[in-house]
Amino acid sequence: MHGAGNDFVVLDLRGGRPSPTPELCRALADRHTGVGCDQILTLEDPASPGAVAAYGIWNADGSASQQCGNGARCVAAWLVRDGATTGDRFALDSPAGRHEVERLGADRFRVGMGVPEFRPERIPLRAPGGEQEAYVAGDTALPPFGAVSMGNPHAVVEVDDVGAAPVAQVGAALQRDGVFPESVNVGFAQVVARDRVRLRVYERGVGETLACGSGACAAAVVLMRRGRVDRAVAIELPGGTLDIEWPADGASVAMTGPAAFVFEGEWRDE
Ligand SMILES: N[C@@H](CCC[C@H](N)C(=O)O)C(=O)O
Repeated sequence: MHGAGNDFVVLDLRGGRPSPTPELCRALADRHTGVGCDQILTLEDPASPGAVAAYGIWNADGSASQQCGNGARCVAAWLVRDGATTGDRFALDSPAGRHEVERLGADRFRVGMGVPEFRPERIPLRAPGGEQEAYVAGDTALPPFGAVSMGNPHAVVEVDDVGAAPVAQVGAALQRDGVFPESVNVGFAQVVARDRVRLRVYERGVGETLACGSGACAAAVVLMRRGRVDRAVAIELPGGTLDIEWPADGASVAMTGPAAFVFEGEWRDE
């Protein structure tokens, strides 16, 4: 499946089937010898009363994550197609907590992504504030960035021209730098208008992606707190556009976007 180009292998493990090992995740995600994907999503039995299902998230390098915005929409689309839910509003459990989901059309979903967390120790970020000045890490000059947890850690760098941004170089340097002890997803955001932002994301455990849902939320809330954009903003990623709303500080962020099926198959572990 994919959500705005962020692609997934979805494993239906409901009924108590075991989670994939990191080795299996890496094998599935390999774009030459496997299926190829940014993340593996595992569909699991619900963790909280009233939820339709739960899901787990593994990056292409086999590491686990807590949050995946594009993945949440794909899991929702799977469950609707499956008949696991017939209503247009339902709840899903992720490692980051419960998400309220609204189906807006055949392949379009709005997901409650939770309240952003700016306290450094909760991101986690080893720095006194969520806004960080420029500094040099090893041989790389790091630009100023804002930091936030959307359930997973994000750094947001504002740039004048996202097409020319040093995404891989600065993204990898920030991930290596010990300031984010659990590594970080790094977004490069260009404000085009008060309701429009262009974004590229260098993801933890993956590299540059075509889209990152939690990264779109992170960029939106960092820019909203700075007063750079309105409380509802279209985030244009290389693979598509996500609509992000954050009505007020302390409120939950809503993310709206597409979810698509690509193909189904059977993995033979030979
Ligand atoms: N693509 C995702 C985020 C996936 C997890 C991330 N790489 C991490 O390690 O936190 C999204 O759409 O949010």
